[in-house]
Amino acid sequence: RQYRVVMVRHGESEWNLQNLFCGWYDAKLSDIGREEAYASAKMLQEAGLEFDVCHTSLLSRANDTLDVILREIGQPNLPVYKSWRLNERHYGALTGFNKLQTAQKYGAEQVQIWRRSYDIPPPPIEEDHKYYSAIVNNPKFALELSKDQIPRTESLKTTLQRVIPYWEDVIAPQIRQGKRVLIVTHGTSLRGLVKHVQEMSDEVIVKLNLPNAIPFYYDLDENLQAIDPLRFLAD
Ligand SMILES: CC(=O)Oc1ccccc1S(=O)(=O)Nc1cc2c(c(O)c1O)C(=O)c1ccccc1C2=O
Repeated sequence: RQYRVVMVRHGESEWNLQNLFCGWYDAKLSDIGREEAYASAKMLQEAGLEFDVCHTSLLSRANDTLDVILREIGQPNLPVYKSWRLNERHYGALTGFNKLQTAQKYGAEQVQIWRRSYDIPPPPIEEDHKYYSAIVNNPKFALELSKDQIPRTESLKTTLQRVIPYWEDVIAPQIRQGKRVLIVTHGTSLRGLVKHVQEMSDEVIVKLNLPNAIPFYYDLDENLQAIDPLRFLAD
């Protein structure tokens, strides 16, 4: 193998617990989520994995998962890169909705269409939405984005279109320099990275659901393409 990259989806958030669309809302890790983060650190330690640099989003559930991991693997001072580009997909007006509310408001058929679609975004979040202000006024996003640059909704396609350039422009050069990279982020942004290095079809990637806080890794060839399909660290 030429290179290895390790990826982890954040631990369960308080909104995952209630099966709410979370997206860009900054939900915290649940108690279970913190336990999961701790367990993922132990899996990384068991596997003897060490890192030179790590990447995460601007959302607390990923940042806090990473903090637990770095502390537990004994690398608390690892350089950390944070970017909006690794944020979870933005679910627009569906933010904060559960399954029932979504079906009640938009109908089961529309849900099925959205669920399977690659480039149909949910309706945008509007100013009168309960969570509009919490998202648009989040000071963490202001580090990189002006208010009108903050998306109001995202399709899977537009999400991948902002994730992949981050891989190409920031992460890939570090891997080519021989840096051991850890990425702790979200389900949909990870799907973007998986699709990019493993050449997955749109149909398959739409169905891929990554478990919370189970690290997985790729061995990459000289073109940073996966030599084998993703492998989870058995716990
Ligand atoms: C497992 C679960 O309860 O998922 C939820 C959670 C909240 C609302 C709806 C559901 S659901 O049961 O209809 N399943 C469900 C529903 C959806 C999605 C999805 O991946 C999914 O699994 C999407 O990706 C998705 C993406 C963009 C707009 C709507 C949906 C959507 O409506």
